[in-house]
Amino acid sequence: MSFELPAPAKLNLILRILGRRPDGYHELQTLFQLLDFGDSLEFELLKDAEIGVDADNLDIPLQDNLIYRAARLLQQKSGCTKGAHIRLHKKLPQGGGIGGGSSDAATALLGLNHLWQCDLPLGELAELGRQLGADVPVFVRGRTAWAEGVGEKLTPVITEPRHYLVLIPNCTVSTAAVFGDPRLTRDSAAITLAHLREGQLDDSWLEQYSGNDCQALVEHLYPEIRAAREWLQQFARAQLTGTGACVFAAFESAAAANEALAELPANWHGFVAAGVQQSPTHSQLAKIASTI
Ligand SMILES: C[C@](O)(CO)[C@H](O)COP(=O)(O)OP(=O)(O)OC[C@H]1O[C@@H](n2ccc(N)nc2=O)[C@H](O)[C@@H]1O
Ligand SMILES: Nc1ncnc2c1ncn2[C@@H]1O[C@H](COP(=O)(O)OP(=O)(O)OP(=O)(O)O)[C@@H](O)[C@H]1O
Repeated sequence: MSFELPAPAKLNLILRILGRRPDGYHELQTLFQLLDFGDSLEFELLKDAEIGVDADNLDIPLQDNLIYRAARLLQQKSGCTKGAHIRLHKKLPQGGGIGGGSSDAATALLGLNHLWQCDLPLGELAELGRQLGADVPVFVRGRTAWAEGVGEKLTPVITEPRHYLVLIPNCTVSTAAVFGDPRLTRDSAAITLAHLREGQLDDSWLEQYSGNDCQALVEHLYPEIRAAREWLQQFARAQLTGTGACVFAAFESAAAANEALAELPANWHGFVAAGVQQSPTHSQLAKIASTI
């Protein structure tokens, strides 16, 4: 059996850091917006327990690849003795703050759960994902969501349909280094979603709270990220996602976002993507499951 699944990117439309926990991780509040753009993974069943991963443009030792780690974790948890060969088509930048590695790990868990017929429920897969990284559970659950804790307490929300222009500055930001920097703002007040009707977020609420507590520090450390955000700011309000390096702005239509993209200075990189409420991994998985 073989099939292919997407591994979409995310943006943090809001990122507030509330404090540091005794284990060193930070308590966050963040609004995860899933996108219709990302990597893709091809799965092929192997009869023995071997796990192989081939990846274009990705120079990471096999044991460190989050796809390989996700596969081994699922084998341990489920007792499965089958294996898989996984080919990764990489489009998302590493250390970009758009969740590339985390999304690959989540797609690996979802795809292998199907390939090996482990039938673990989403809650258990999300818990395995949490062991791989704070951003993995939202991709496993597959809904645009408000997140608390370290990112694992998820409440699905509905965002306004928007297209995003995402710029990829030519640098890689280490999430651990940003969270470990004493200059990071880590005392934001908690906000609440209590007033929202049926999880529908409106633009005025988003405008009031959008922002990213990592932005000032990251722009201080990487002037090229500030330059990218300031360039984008001529079109719409622009902001850092995660711990960077990517910055983004929202547009009413794909055409408006593409017009701005067309003006990108030479040797700068970016892409346009639509915000989605449900992960394309889940819709594709449902299609594959229904054809068997
Ligand atoms: C900044 C965000 O991208 C927002 O979506 C995420 O919180 C980061 O998630 P991630 O890349 O999956 O992060 P992980 O791989 O779990 O952690 C990388 C490092 O970032 C720090 N870290 C991460 C998440 C968090 N809530 N507090 C932290 O202090 C820890 O030092 C950790 O060693
Ligand atoms: N399959 C993978 N794809 C990308 N990075 C991987 C993968 N496996 C392991 N990694 C490692 O994980 C690190 C973080 O990768 P990722 O692309 O998720 O960063 P990020 O975009 O900053 O994510 P986040 O928004 O979750 O902080 C990379 O520096 C890389 O060394």
